[in-house]
Amino acid sequence: MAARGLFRAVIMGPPGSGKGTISERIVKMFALQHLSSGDLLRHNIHGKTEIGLVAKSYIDQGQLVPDDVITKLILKELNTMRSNNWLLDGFPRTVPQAIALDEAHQINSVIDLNVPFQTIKDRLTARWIHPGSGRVYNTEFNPPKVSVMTCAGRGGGVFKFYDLILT
Ligand SMILES: Nc1nc2c(ncn2[C@@H]2O[C@H](COP(=O)(O)OP(=O)(O)O)[C@@H](O)[C@H]2O)c(=O)[nH]1
Ligand SMILES: Nc1ncnc2c1ncn2[C@@H]1O[C@H](COP(=O)(O)OP(=O)(O)O)[C@@H](O)[C@H]1O
Repeated sequence: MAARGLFRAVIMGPPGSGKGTISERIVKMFALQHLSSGDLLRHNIHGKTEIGLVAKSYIDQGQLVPDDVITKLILKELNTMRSNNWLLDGFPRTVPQAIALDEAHQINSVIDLNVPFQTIKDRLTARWIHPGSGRVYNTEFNPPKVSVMTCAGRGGGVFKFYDLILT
């Protein structure tokens, strides 16, 4: 299905290759809408949707979410972005996902991040995520401004916690 005049791109690469970080810059620079499969899954998990509950059971075990589940979720979301230029991040990750995407949309550009395994290992060791916002940092490449902060706890109390969680 070709969407005339619209720009559709995919960014691919292994976990830790920098998809999220680079996507953030590309979408700002070229005014694209960013759709990240990981963010969408986390949003569903947070909202305790049916798909979120299924996805959580796989993610908690370090497995990929089944192709049919993630494909349905992403294609449904892309349907709401019919008139947008977009950058898809984290999907497709398997051949069946790539075939499903190819059948549904014409992709103009694919960015494949080719990063050496050792570099990925080093980056992931230094990767930190702010749990509240999902922002990704790197203690060497892109350090956060604040490492410890105070905030209101769930029970209304105030407690001090480390702002970032190592992934
Ligand atoms: N040194 C360096 N670190 C990077 C670069 N891009 C991303 N990172 C860091 O590498 C880690 C993984 O990046 P992320 O965007 O989460 O990768 P993703 O899993 O592919 O989405 C994070 O800590 C980033 O801050 C880069 O170009 N250079
Ligand atoms: N296209 C996909 N197919 C299957 N599972 C996915 C897909 N995208 C994301 N997931 C699941 O969500 C998790 C988090 O994804 P993501 O935020 O992209 O992190 P990372 O790229 O660092 O693994 C993955 O480990 C995987 O279990």
